[in-house]
Amino acid sequence: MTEPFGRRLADAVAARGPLCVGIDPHVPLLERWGLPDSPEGLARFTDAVVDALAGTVAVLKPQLAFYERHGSRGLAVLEDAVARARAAGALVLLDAKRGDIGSTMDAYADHLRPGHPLHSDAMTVSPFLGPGSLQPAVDTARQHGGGLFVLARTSNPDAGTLQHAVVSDGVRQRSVAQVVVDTVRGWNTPGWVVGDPLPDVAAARDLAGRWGPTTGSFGVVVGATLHELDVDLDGLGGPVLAPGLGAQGGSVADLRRLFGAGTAVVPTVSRDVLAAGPDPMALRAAAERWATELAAA
Ligand SMILES: O=C(O)c1cc(=O)[nH]c(=O)n1[C@@H]1O[C@H](COP(=O)(O)O)[C@@H](O)[C@H]1O
Repeated sequence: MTEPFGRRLADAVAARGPLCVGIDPHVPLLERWGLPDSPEGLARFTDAVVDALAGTVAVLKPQLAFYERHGSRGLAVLEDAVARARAAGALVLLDAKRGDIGSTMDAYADHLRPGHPLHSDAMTVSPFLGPGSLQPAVDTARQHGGGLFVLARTSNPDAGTLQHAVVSDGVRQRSVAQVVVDTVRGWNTPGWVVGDPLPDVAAARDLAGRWGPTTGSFGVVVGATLHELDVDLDGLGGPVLAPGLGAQGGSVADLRRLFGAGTAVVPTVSRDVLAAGPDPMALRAAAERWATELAAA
């Protein structure tokens, strides 16, 4: 039986530090590397990143969109990369941002099942259809030791248009982002099921304290670009994926400003590291610079 994702993540972070590097082969980067925008170019880019980094960073996060745009040949490139990255000891977080009604969500969650051609350690999901719609993914993750990162406060400038919207459950009013965070806190709390009252923060914090901050397998996405942390992450019991560093303007100082010491943050960087390629030494040095800065913070 595979260890739960949260524990595997905690081990990987202890051994390699918290940095996640995103694999985003977008066209300007391919051009910068002197590669064609084709499945061949995609393969050379992806192989170079995996070869340079899968043995040293805790998490690699391939962005599925860049592979899907090349059809089945693009997906074949990603299948190979996911398997090789995992074999080299990196956890693979598939950036899929899927979300749909339960039966379809069940199929998306197959990415976490052993035997799936893209079998990954964790995936990103979107809660727009309601927290309950993600339950099949939670069940699959629990069954196979996988993890989920749910979009809560994303890094894009107009994210607050929806995520700040205030909703009422008849008892209290919370932002949409807070409903997402509270739901994920529930998933990290044993025995809680959708429909139960959301767990009391103090009880969840107690559990999180007992298990260690990264033990939960369910995390949220909160951008490093936020002006202020406008969701309460207390007692989340799982990791926070923080994108938006480098190319989107976020910095390690922003991480320090936004997240306290008790939060298990997995900072993720794509373009700012990838722009250093294709030289593997330069890629490793770029990742190392972020890792060093994070360690100092
Ligand atoms: O889920 C994500 O990873 C994500 C969430 C978010 O709020 N903002 C965000 O930029 N991302 C992803 O993180 C990566 C950011 O890339 P860079 O801006 O190049 O570091 C892209 O693959 C985005 O899709």
